[in-house]
Amino acid sequence: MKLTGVELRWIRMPLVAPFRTSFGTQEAREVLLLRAVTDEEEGWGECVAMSDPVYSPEYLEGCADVLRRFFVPTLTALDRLDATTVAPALRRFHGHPMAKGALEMAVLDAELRARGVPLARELGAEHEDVPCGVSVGIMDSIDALLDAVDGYLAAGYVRIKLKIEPGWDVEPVRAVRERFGDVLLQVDANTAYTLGDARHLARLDPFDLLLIEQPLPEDDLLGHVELAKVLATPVCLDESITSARSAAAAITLGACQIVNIKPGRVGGYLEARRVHDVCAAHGVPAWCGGMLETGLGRAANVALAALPGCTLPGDTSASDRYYSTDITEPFVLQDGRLPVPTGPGLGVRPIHHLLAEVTTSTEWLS
Ligand SMILES: CC(=O)N[C@@H](Cc1ccc2ccccc2c1)C(=O)O
Ligand SMILES: [Mg+2]
Repeated sequence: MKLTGVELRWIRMPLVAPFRTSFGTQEAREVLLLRAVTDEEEGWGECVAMSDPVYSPEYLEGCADVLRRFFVPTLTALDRLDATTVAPALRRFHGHPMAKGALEMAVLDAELRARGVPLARELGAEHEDVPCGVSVGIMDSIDALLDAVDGYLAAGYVRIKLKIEPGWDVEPVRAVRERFGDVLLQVDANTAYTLGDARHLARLDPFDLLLIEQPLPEDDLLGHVELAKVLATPVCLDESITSARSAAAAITLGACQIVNIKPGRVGGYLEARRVHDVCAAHGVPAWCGGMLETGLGRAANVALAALPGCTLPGDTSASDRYYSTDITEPFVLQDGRLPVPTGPGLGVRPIHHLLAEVTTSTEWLS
């Protein structure tokens, strides 16, 4: 294929409810979408970076800039490319996995559409639907939390993940355990603790959590090694895992016993497959994380979640967990599961008038 150019599209989607984590509260999701135009097909990519660099170093306008100045011109200069040539072509540029991953995703979608191959098949998915968990934000009160969890369990979610931070951890977990019994339950700290909190975090051990996700800063691998020695609850890493190589290092060091795989965080779906393979080779459970994607990223994440090594329910929630109207056909939970798209490429496309309603800006890069 030859890449003619890429349309950047800024969209803004209000959240159905504020989503609070240890790094702040989100009321709306600003997303940078990429439409890759090639000589054969078009493809869509979704950049999962937030507006502000509060989850990881990338942020939306920084991604637009690095795509505009470095990544898209590098690829349009190539006589031919396919998805497997994107990462090598961009390797001389350090970092920016979310921007790189979005561009690779758009090229991959175009390539697979041209070949008539579903992403799930390309990645090696083995299931036709996947069990879905849900991520529950920090709330104003325990009662509000219990109401939210009750609603998600009624909707069919098979696993509950609670966002925690210092001052909102043991009590919410205890309350959910006492009210909902042995529901599958895990927590996510988004780097909010330090190794000095180890004894406090050990107070979560009696509640039989599946895992505690990213308790310490993303660069504190050795801290997680020490923490994992004193916690009964398995440690899962998210922000720390930036590539298959970093997954191998974290697992070998004993920094984590479970891995949250996020394609945007590791540089794309092809690297996400490699992270999956590293976890499977080490017998380490993996699951597909979420970044409040639109139906485009959601379609690709569900395909990833259908890989054999994704043995725990992921944060592949239904569209209505975050948005009243998605830009694609909505993903609707059926008995706690989402169907893996079967069409070529992502298997979904934006619905033109819905995309127009949330579009705030576009820019053509070639
Ligand atoms: C589903 C889930 O918890 N995702 C991230 C955190 C997160 C939370 C809030 C977000 C708001 C806007 C964009 C990305 C976001 C990511 C996580 O697992 O750590
Ligand atoms: Mg996380």
